[in-house]
Amino acid sequence: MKEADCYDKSTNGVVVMVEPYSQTEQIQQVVYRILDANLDRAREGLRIIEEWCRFGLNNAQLAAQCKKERQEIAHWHTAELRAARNTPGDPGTDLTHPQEEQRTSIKSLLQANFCRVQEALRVLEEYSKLYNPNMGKACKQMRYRIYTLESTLMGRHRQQLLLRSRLYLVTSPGDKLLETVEAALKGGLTLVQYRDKTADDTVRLQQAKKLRQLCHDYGAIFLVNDRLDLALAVDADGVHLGQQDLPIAIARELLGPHRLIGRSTTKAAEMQAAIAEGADYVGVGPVYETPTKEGKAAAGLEYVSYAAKNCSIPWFAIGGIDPNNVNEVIDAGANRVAVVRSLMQAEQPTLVTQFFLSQLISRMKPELGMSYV
Ligand SMILES: Cc1ncc(COP(=O)(O)OP(=O)(O)O)c(N)n1
Ligand SMILES: Cc1nc(C(=O)O)sc1CCOP(=O)(O)O
Ligand SMILES: [Mg+2]
Repeated sequence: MKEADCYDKSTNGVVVMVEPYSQTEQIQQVVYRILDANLDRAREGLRIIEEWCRFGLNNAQLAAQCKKERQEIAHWHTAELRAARNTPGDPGTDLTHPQEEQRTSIKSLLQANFCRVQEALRVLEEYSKLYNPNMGKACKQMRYRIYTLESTLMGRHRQQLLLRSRLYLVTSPGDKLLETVEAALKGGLTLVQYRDKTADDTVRLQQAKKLRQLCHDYGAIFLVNDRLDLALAVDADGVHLGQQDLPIAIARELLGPHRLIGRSTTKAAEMQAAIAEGADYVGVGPVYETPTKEGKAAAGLEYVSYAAKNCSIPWFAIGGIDPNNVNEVIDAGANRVAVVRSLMQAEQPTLVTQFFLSQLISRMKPELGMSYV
């Protein structure tokens, strides 16, 4: 083969291969380059995920798991594969997607890197069949372990965000639904529940999809009230269930271990049952009677004080809470509150969100009842 035959315009004239390599050897070198590049991609993606496990989640076990996977990748990254590297001749090094340049949240950064690792492992799985079938099998096993790691890590990420969330917006229907939620997100809101007791399912589905996207763009948790099917359909972060809704055990079975389940409670026995059944958080209320939940008697500030002393999971005081009485609720022991009208009917939801958050954060008390803080 003459040198000119190997001229490749896409590499700006960098000669890929010259004599004395046979065609078989040339293909082998290409396979080696693919394996080398994808071993690097998988390792780099894992390192990015590992840093979040270590510094973001403080989770030594998850960080160690990432490290172990990186070591396995290093084991397969042999000298002959590294020797095939030809970075200047790689037309793919300049190719980036606009989304790679900008991530809107830790969640999207993590998801993008999980995707990168899984794609790289899939490529390795296929091409290593031409190199070392055992490596192919190992990459397949690793890809499954990475799927499990992703769902565990995303679950932890949700839990952590829930723990940090001080204000919870439960939506009500209206023309300005998305606009209002976005304004509150701009004010620092990190937890949203879609609640619409009357709309058709077609409308609910459409709205829930849009809200989920919006919340995730802002790095906030998105939950669906009552409807497990809708939560699953839009890939929500979980559901909120009242005493008359599905049992937590059934919801857990359908949602899996990593999505969030919230439960409404009005008294101590309901709270203790919700904790025992595995709820991730509870609603504590109604603190005051409210037209949003007409006919439900107030549980009062005494129940808020009970929660402050006895609730071992995150809890949100709810019902009739507004900027004028929120300090009374905080004084009774609440560090987290949930509201409907105060934000959905606010003229300036961003400012109201900021006000609630400033009060809740500056007057926060130690979480006596919490079992894991
Ligand atoms: C955070 C939070 N707490 C309580 C409720 C009320 O749930 P439920 O009793 O099921 O009543 P509906 O909201 O379904 O009318 C809630 N939604 N969110
Ligand atoms: C949806 C809901 N659940 C409650 C409970 O106590 O379980 S109170 C409530 C409505 C809260 O609305 P607002 O902030 O407008 O008073
Ligand atoms: Mg309900």
